Amino acid sequence: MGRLLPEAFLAKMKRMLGDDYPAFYASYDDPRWYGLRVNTLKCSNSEFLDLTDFRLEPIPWARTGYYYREEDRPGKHPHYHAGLYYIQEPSAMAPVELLDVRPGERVLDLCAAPGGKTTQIAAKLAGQGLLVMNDIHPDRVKALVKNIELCGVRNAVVLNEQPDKLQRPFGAFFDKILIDAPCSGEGMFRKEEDMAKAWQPDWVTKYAAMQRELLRQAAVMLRPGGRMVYSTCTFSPEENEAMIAEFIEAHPQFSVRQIEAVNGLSSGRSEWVDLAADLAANEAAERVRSGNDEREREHRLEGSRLRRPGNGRAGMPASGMEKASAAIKAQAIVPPPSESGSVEISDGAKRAVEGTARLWPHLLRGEGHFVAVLEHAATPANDESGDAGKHSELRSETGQAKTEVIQTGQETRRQRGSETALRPSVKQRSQPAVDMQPLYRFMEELAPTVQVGRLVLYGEHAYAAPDGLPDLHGIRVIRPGWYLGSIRKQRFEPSQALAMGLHADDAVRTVRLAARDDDALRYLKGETLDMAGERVVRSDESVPAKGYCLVCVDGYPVGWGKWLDGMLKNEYPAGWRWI
Ligand SMILES: C[S@@+](CC[C@H](N)C(=O)[O-])C[C@H]1O[C@@H](n2cnc3c(N)ncnc32)[C@H](O)[C@@H]1O
Repeated sequence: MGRLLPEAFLAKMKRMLGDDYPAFYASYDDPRWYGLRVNTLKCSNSEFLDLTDFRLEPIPWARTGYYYREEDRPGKHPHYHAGLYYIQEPSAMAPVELLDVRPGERVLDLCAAPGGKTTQIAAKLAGQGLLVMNDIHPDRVKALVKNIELCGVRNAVVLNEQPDKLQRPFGAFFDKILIDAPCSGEGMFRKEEDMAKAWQPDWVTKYAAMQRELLRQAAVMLRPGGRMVYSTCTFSPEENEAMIAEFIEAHPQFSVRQIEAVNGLSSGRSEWVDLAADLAANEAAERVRSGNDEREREHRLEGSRLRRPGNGRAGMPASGMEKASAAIKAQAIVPPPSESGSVEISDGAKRAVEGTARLWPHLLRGEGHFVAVLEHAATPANDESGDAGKHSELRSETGQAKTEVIQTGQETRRQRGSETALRPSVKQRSQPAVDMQPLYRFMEELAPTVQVGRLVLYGEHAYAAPDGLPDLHGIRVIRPGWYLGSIRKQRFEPSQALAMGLHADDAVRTVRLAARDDDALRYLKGETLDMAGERVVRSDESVPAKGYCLVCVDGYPVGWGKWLDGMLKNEYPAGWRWI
């Protein structure tokens, strides 16, 4: 595969790695490593190991991570549909391990989609505390929502917002923040050959500009004493060591916490900060040179077009206008030189990056990652946030179970369909317009021990909002909490997310299927099942067999069914089915 890699990339890696380069290059001919992470919101490591037939080996840097063999195909297994694990590239599991999330904390995942690391954070929170997930890309947010539902995450809010807009509600709010930054993706080349083909040397500069902004924006939202992890899946020092050195230089209230170089992890290298400056300068010179060439080429092209009669508007040919506008757009994300790489970096900041970590594909069994752990000083020294501490009292703002209902006004046009945007524009804490009784009745009858806490209604959709959330007025909220279902015409329809957030023992009426039985597969394919009433498991005899049942595979919920007269009607959503 090495020969498919861009030459400019290889030349850069050679300069960076020196004697290590041959081993790095040779790693492209090694097989890929496949990983899954046990979802401890559903089951413990040992419960999963007892249940599964996959041949697994522990991933040394991730407590719940395992290598699997490609032929075991865990993406095609009923246990995947039960959310018992998440398929995740092994080195991508390191950043969240280093974020050191504890149950009860407030955590922000700023670039969360499609959800690998965020579901790992959710598992570490163990259902306690608050997880705010954000991503700027609307389509990727849809995948994120599906993944958190599959994993049974209950205490998360999903946003689709520009990070700088989050600073108003969330100034100095979070205990932990993850910035799994968009990057030039050089660590993905072995996994996705198309990435290697598409890669351009100037991606590094463009992504570095975004990363610089994301770090700056995130820093404002971390509480004094909090911890932030910055990670990428790329190798370029401009996006890694140099980015962190520059951040530390500009934010004296932060320090780099040393990551131990164990389990195959290597330390970041201070000399790569200077190398990055050199590479950035070369890249900028190259850009100017190719820009000049391009302008000259266009100039000649336009000249020849303009000489032809009837071509172009107002003397400018259409293609020239399009190219000009594309060039302007491209420039918009390249920062001016004073903001990129030309900041004077002190020796102290350079030395600090030796505390960061590299996961190299030639030194461990993973595709590659960079991780930096950044800690905010415990006192708000040199604090940038005008809102520091403003929301700390919100931690205890808890509504009584099933009593405090926040309704927002009418459903917006964009809201229809489960993954579309919700705008919390109007809030009323009095007299809900939608009668909540059908929801209360359903929960009391089917899952009487489950406390859903503070309810939020968007139109007819009901959510259980996590505690401690500040006012999100003006923020694009995709999910204000655990989606419970909808109330239409005095009837409650439970959501798939509700089923996935429950445990089998929560429900008084269940149908228990085994992964190896045909019925499990038929259910996951959306088929109606013939089923004698005795197969409906009821918590006691007073519970009728008729009605909604929580369908479980090997004891773990996969969705809803409705039992009536010897049949289990399938309520498994079309978009989730086994194909
Ligand atoms: C490396 S991916 C994140 C992967 C994710 N953490 C996971 O583990 O599944 C980077 C993400 O950043 C998002 N992104 C890019 N620019 C952003 C911005 N300015 N603010 C928030 N998210 C952004 C992209 O849409 C992309 O989903």
